[in-house]
Amino acid sequence: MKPYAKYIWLDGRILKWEDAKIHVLTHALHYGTSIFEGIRGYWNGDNLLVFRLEEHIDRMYRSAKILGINIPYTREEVRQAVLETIKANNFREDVYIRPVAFVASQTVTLDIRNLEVSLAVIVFPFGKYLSPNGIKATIVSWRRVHNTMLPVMAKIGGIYVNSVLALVEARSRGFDEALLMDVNGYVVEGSGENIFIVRGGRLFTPPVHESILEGITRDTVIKLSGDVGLRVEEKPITREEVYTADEVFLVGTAAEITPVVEVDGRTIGTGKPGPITTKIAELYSNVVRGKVEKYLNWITPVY
Ligand SMILES: CCC[C@H](NCc1c(COP(=O)(O)O)cnc(C)c1O)C(=O)O
Repeated sequence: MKPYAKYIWLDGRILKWEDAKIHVLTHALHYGTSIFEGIRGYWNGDNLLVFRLEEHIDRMYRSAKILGINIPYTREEVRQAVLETIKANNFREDVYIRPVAFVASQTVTLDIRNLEVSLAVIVFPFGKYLSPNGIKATIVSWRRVHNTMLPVMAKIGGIYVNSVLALVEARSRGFDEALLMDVNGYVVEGSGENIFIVRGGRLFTPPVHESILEGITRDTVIKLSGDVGLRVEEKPITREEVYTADEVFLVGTAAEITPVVEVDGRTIGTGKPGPITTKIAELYSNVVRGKVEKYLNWITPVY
């Protein structure tokens, strides 16, 4: 397999891609005991701008606390590791940044309290994750894990089997993305995104206590909504509200702002990206590339 990058940061060292290896008895490989982040860096022609790096690092530490592992580096060391990894590879294009902290001890015990934790940072070139012109989604049979069963507010590796099963079901049925209901039948998330709907000129998204990841892009859209003359209302969303929405869009670091133009064969609105979705997507694209003065505090330039 062709490496996606020359260098990777692992436990304080910049290693060549082919040398960044772990043992097959690594705890996280067996039990999903890792926490990770997905962060984007945008090339704006003369610098690479990491978007909301601080918020992602903060969530990493929240995820670690929820799982009960200790990241053996300070926030500043993690921040520097991200910037160093990008610089070591001298990336001058859009990139995806994947920090992952994982239980590294070679043991099969389930008691992780005194086990070692490693940190890796992998960065690679990354373009569009889903089509910005609109995707077709389906509500899958796998439910979103309820937060009384697994702490879905944390980005824990093992929980992503839920997302894998959902996306594979959707794709094998010819759809681009999965929408998941929670145990109560509300539509709560995509396999890797938060969901927003527009109905009657109002913008809705499920509340954080509805078994969703506390998305940073979700937070960005909530903060940007005022700029497009709307206020986001947080409420559980039913299947029927999705089907009869004027607009539906999915948001995430990878997905950015992705319009959903069809759900289970029902056309959403005109079947094209709606006006509010388009306005938010355009504003988001300008914000992440450092073109909107008032949001420059969300940008970390690399070079
Ligand atoms: C495979 C996971 C990819 C990852 N998904 C992010 C993600 C989001 C959106 O969160 P944020 O806006 O903070 O990114 C919501 N919900 C889930 C289940 C996610 O995996 C991403 O990088 O977008």
